Amino acid sequence: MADLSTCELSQEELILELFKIEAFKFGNFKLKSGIFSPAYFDLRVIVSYPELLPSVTGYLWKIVEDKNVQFDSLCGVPYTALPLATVLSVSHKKPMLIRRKESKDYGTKKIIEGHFKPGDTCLVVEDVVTSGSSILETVEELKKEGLVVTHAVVLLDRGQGGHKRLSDQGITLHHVFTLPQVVEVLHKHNKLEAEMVEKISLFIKENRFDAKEISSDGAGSFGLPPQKQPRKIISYSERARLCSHPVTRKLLTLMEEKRTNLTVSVDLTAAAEVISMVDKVGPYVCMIKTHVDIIEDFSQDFVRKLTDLAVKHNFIIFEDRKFADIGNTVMQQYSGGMYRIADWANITNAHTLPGSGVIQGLKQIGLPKERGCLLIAEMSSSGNLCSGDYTKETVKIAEGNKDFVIGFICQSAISDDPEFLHITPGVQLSSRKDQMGQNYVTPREVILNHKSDVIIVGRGIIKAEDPVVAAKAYMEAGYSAYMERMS
Ligand SMILES: O=c1ccn([C@@H]2O[C@H](COP(=O)(O)O)[C@@H](O)[C@H]2O)c(=O)[nH]1
Repeated sequence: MADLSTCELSQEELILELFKIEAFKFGNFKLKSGIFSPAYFDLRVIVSYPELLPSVTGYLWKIVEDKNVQFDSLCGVPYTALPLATVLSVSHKKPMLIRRKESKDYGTKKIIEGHFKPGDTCLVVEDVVTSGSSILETVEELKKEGLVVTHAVVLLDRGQGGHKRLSDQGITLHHVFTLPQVVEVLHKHNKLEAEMVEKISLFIKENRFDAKEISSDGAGSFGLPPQKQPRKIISYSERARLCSHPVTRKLLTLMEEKRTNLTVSVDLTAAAEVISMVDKVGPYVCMIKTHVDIIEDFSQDFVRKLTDLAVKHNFIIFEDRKFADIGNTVMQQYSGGMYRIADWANITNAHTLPGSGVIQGLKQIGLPKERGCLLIAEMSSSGNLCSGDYTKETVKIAEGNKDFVIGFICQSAISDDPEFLHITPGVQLSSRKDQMGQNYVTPREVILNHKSDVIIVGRGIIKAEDPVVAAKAYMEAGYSAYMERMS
């Protein structure tokens, strides 16, 4: 029989073996805390690999021994850590306790099974720690029975705040691995592509840690809770989870998935040209912006083709209609006429010049269809009047209509609310102006310096010699500026 008390493999070998049995998975996973993570650790499979158990438990024991942790019994957090606790108990002759997840409705109705005395010390054993809440649930039940818990040991600390949260409750957490350590080993052995490494490292950065609170062992705590963090420093995917509007959630999610913050403004006048251009640039955009009233042969067939492409390439449709009339009129303009914009555009926009009535009118039509509206708070054209108090009042109108207003057309950050999108037109890589007062800034300036979320590019792409090459260049410039802002 294998000696269950030893570390048979080196730590690096153990990480590679755990990867081989798919205990480490990479993709997009929802954690218990509700956060989506590119990395997931699932040690449940370990029960099918008894040859690996001695190394896992060997390292758990080693860390406890190295830190000279003293305890009378140990208890695994149900269910994944139960086999780990059992092996530790048997190989080191330490009594074990079992915590039931639910009490029986017959017999003793106990939650903690096993023999112990009030005042006995208990070590909690866990496979992975994210926020620390699973350990705390077990600690709470142990404490109710009079047990003393001051230490927990875990195979993997994801470094997302669990360490600090536990220490605030008087529990010292000891870990064998941290997530960055695992990623580093897997990358070194060509098991993880650089792109995934980057994604994980971004995730770790975003989902921790006030730098001041990072402990010497690399674990740390979240700083402010995500809801309280200003929009410009939270990732698109994190904001997606904070947003209640379905269009904002969808847009932010697909931006992170497709790694693009590019909107192409397809200002062409023939329906077939628009459709052909959208099909070409679709893979590189988060949103396609239209001005349907410049299309000479607009028809519902055009709408069908456009909406099919939105599904094919996974983008949002934004009709840049710039409504600016009284509520009763915009209601009809939005729902009726030949364009029936509300039927197919996920997003439209409005000037606030008429006051909030324009929003009330649009909302009556848009809300039941789960549409979103952007308010024009600033413009890119020389001499425009959308500035100062007008911009401030526009933000106030948005704040009063968050069920429908999802953000702004603007030139720079005008609100810290993570639910509001900031979308900026007037973007080119080289030109600074056109002949009619349009002003341009670069994608980097928009995203990094002006802290906007999305760039809108029209002629820089649709009039380029090769629109696909241009779309890729703008996508790359916009997204790398976002990554730089997050780093
Ligand atoms: O302030 C604004 C508001 C909207 N736009 C629109 O964006 C595009 C920009 O096109 P380019 O060819 O990139 O100049 C266009 O559809 C405008 O109507 C804007 O430019 N500025």
